[in-house]
Amino acid sequence: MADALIEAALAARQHAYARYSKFLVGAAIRCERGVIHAGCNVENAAYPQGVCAEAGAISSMILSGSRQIEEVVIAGGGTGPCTPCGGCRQKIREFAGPDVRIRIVDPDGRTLLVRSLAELLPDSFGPESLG
Ligand SMILES: O=c1ccn([C@H]2C[C@H](O)[C@@H](CO)O2)c(=O)[nH]1
Ligand SMILES: [Zn+2]
Repeated sequence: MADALIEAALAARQHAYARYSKFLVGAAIRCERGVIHAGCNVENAAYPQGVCAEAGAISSMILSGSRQIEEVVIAGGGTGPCTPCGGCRQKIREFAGPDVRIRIVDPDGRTLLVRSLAELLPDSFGPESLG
């Protein structure tokens, strides 16, 4: 199951528009219906307007009608693992429970790191925190 998700993240990474950073990222999410949703980073000449790969994958999942993240793969391109930025951790939190696995792979699909969402975002604030 993780293999198809890794392939989807790598394929998405090929489409990354990282004109400024040259740092290509692909992300893939498996949702509660078993469907895979992918995204890539899309940068912008107005730098802060760039969006992360994870945000694109979440948008795709929501557009499909799904609401639950079951598993995430992020394929980055630097020397070390491409862990999700703080903003993306919170975006994932909106649709994922604490035990959801986030796997970070290199451009060849080799696993560099596997973390639960709770490990990446401890004591998090989420939808149920609003009461
Ligand atoms: O998990 C990550 C980390 C970084 N980036 C993007 C944002 C920016 O376009 C580039 C460099 O930070 O990588 C992602 O898409 N996801
Ligand atoms: Zn991010």
